[in-house]
Amino acid sequence: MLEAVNVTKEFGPNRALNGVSLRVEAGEIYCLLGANGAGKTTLINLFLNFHQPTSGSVWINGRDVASAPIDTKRDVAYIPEQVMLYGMLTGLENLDYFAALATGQRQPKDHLVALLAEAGLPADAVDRRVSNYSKGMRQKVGIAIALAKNARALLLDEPTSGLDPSAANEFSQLLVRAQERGVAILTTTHDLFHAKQTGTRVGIMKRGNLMSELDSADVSHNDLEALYLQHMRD
Ligand SMILES: Nc1ncnc2c1ncn2[C@@H]1O[C@H](COP(=O)(O)OP(=O)(O)OP(=O)(O)O)[C@@H](O)[C@H]1O
Repeated sequence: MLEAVNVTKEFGPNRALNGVSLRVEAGEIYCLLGANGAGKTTLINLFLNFHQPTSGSVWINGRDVASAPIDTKRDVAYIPEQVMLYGMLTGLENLDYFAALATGQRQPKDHLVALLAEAGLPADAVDRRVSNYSKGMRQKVGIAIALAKNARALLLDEPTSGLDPSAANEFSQLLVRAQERGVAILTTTHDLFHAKQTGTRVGIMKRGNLMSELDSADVSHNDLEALYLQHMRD
């Protein structure tokens, strides 16, 4: 479970988050929408302890990130927009390295290969250098690293940006599979369609404030778009 409690974050005179509270339960996909600079990435970064809140607190599985930064990091996997991998290594070698880094132990090769398959990486790519991978393939290695960690919470920052519709759809299905295993998922996106389609809940942010929260089942694509545009105009 991921929770932000009345979080404010200031960078000098700039208030990036203004008293934001939200909760993502196990088995939920919470999609954060908002214009550039709304504060979405800042919120994700607080959960990762990349920054600390100016006031308020962020919690992962009932533990305050500021008080237990190491333990909370173990419980969470993170997939950024650009998954950083070693281009000279193959997908399998990258997974081997980063999974060992995340878990403190190396995992058997057949298990790693199975994780890459589960993440949707084509079998003939497993032993190819990552420098030749497409963005979607790099994302899949990122997913496999997250799967290897077996984390109960997943944070994603614009994971589908730059993916073609078919790759984005494949990615969404992976998220749904993680959700079905009870993972709490918080993702930022600019893609309203993806938010409505994949998210169980949608939050709309504007200038550091969480303006609206909706259950995606309760809102049509058109209504979500209208609400989003209305917030952007106001
Ligand atoms: N490390 C930082 N130092 C100073 N200001 C920052 C820092 N990180 C973010 N900000 C500021 O905080 C505000 C929120 O930025 P943030 O990156 O969280 O927005 P965002 O909603 O993720 O935007 P985008 O959709 O463009 O990724 C912006 O005004 C940004 O300039």
